[in-house]
Amino acid sequence: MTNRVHIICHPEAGSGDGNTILKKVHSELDSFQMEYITYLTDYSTHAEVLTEQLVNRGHKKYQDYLMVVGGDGTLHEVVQTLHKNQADIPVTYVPAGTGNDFYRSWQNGLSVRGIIEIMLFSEKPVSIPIFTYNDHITKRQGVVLNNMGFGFDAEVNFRAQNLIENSFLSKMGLGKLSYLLAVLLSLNSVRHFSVSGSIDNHQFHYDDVSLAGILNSPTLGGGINIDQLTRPHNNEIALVIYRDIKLSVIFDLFIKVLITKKTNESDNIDRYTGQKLQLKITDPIRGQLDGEDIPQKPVNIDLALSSYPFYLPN
Ligand SMILES: Nc1ncnc2c1ncn2[C@@H]1O[C@H](COP(=O)(O)OP(=O)(O)OP(=O)(O)O)[C@@H](O)[C@H]1O
Repeated sequence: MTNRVHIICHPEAGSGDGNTILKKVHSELDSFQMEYITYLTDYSTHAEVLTEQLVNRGHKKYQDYLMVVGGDGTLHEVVQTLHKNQADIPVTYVPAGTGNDFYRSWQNGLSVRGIIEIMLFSEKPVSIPIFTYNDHITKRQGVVLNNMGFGFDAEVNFRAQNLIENSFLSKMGLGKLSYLLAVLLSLNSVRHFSVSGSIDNHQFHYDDVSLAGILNSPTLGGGINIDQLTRPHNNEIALVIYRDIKLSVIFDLFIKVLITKKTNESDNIDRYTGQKLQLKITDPIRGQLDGEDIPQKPVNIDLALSSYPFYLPN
């Protein structure tokens, strides 16, 4: 018999939306007469510690619900820790971040009440594709829920995070605009690096890449779609390579990504799909993992397709 809901919440996610949405979650759970316990994150990586404590307390045995209220970063920390502990506890996600790319892919349009109803009344959770990675440089292993990227998208992500933390945009509740502003600010510092690797049995090598994106979810940065062919249910690893990016093609790419949404018609974007990916970048390059910054370093990483259970619409 399932009884309580354990809520891990980042109260400052989405420039303070976490707190507001948590109150809404509490009032909806009250209306279903559900008991809940809330754990607030006080610092970065605290969600990992809280999840580890829940797993060690035998959360699995009690079959309680586990809910995350926050942004993609907090969701990532929770699922990463569950996966590391081989605890297949189904997760319910209530978005409260700036980007909410997981929500856009899997729950788009659902209200807080709708999300809770799915958790309470679904016959069983839905297993969705995620990726596992093994980073040979940092020796870190983990999961990718939405996407991982190196180069331009990571620069944009890094700048956007700084804008959200430090600028008037977040104070005015315009955090989402930060991503577009960050795209514009990053255009004059586009990096060019070589990328090699293999996807399934296909080898590739590029001398002039500006963005290497490993996609599960089609959007990053709160809805910027760098590859129109990636769909959440594709059940494959998609690698997109933005290559040979010169000033003369930037305007065309800008239109195809942001306006016409036809990246597949660009001569400067290559796309591969498969179940296993190996990626190497010898130059130190900035990365992002589910919207969290990976500081500049060379890349030597293996990824494989995996899955994780969530309460989601069928
Ligand atoms: N109390 C806290 N203080 C500082 N950082 C925190 C705190 N709680 C969590 N974090 C860190 O903040 C990072 C970002 O949080 P989160 O993803 O929840 O919100 P967001 O960045 O607003 O949303 P999104 O990732 O969807 O844009 C997380 O990776 C987490 O490690």
